[in-house]
Amino acid sequence: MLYQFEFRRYQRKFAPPLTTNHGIWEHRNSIILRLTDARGRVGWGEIAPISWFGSETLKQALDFCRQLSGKITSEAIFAIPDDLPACQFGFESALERVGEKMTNLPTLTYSGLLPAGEAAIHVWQSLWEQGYRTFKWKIGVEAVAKELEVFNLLIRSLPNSAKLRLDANGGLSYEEAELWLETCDKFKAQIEFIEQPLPVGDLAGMLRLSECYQSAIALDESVATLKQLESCFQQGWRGIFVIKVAIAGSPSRLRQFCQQHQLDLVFSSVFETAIGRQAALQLAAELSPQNRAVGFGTNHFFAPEKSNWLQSLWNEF
Ligand SMILES: O=C(O)CCC(=O)C1=CC=C[C@@H](O)[C@@H]1C(=O)O
Ligand SMILES: [Mg+2]
Repeated sequence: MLYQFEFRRYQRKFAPPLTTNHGIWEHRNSIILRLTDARGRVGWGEIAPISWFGSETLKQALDFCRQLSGKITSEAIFAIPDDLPACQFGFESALERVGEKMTNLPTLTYSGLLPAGEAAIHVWQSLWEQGYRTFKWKIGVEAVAKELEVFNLLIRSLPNSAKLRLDANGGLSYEEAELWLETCDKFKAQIEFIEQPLPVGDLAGMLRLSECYQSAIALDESVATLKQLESCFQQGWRGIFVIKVAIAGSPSRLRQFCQQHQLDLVFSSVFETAIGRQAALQLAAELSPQNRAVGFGTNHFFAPEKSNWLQSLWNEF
């Protein structure tokens, strides 16, 4: 089946910029795409790469879109190479939605992302009032002694019923990870997990840590693409897998892998727009364990989107 294909670049400003161990992130750039079939039915998709996470770069995704010169078949969509996982997601989710109405989002429990550093102590309350009961805080940004100090203030200010996730983005040394896990073991009831404590290359270290401490460890950057997910599973990881659907690759192959194995999954945003989010959350609703909030409480990192943002994007050319 042949589809007409159009795409537009889209950019949103983080307000304030997002600080993680990877650095400071000022703008979220992605590609919005539209497939149209022979009967004029339309399907929208989003390509939202994060190259430092292991997906293709935005330039590689744009080059791929440009060389299609305005048309693509469903066979070609399922043949998009594995080194373009964000393109696989964007095109395949658009294909799945040709002619479909945007259905309302499934009811899920969301985790609210807190800003790194001390700001977290002043932000969690407004998210709590919006109904969040799970929060994620970035560590590995400032010196570990300073962050442990802030952690002690944060964990004591949170209600006992709140759950806290810590995300190091691979920025801790083995000793710092041990220090954090010892600390978390003292707050077992409130700490849900530590995400990617060690760099991607040190799966052995994270396997060892998961044997020595009670607090759970989640892999994120280590399992960013479906290929990496399968590899960590084959190397014995049975802890938590963070799934960033929009950069993992083909949604149908991801669904197949997750349904084949009983995995402990946490679905996570890549700061996509409502288009990518809709597709990612539909998969999360199918595959997310009941007891895991989805990491899509991120909209407050952007200025609110204009309701007609998609039309104005599409008509601006
Ligand atoms: O997972 C969440 O709760 C929100 C999304 C999130 O934390 C991230 C999205 C993309 C890149 C990173 O900054 C960060 C992460 O590492 O998980
Ligand atoms: Mg993470």
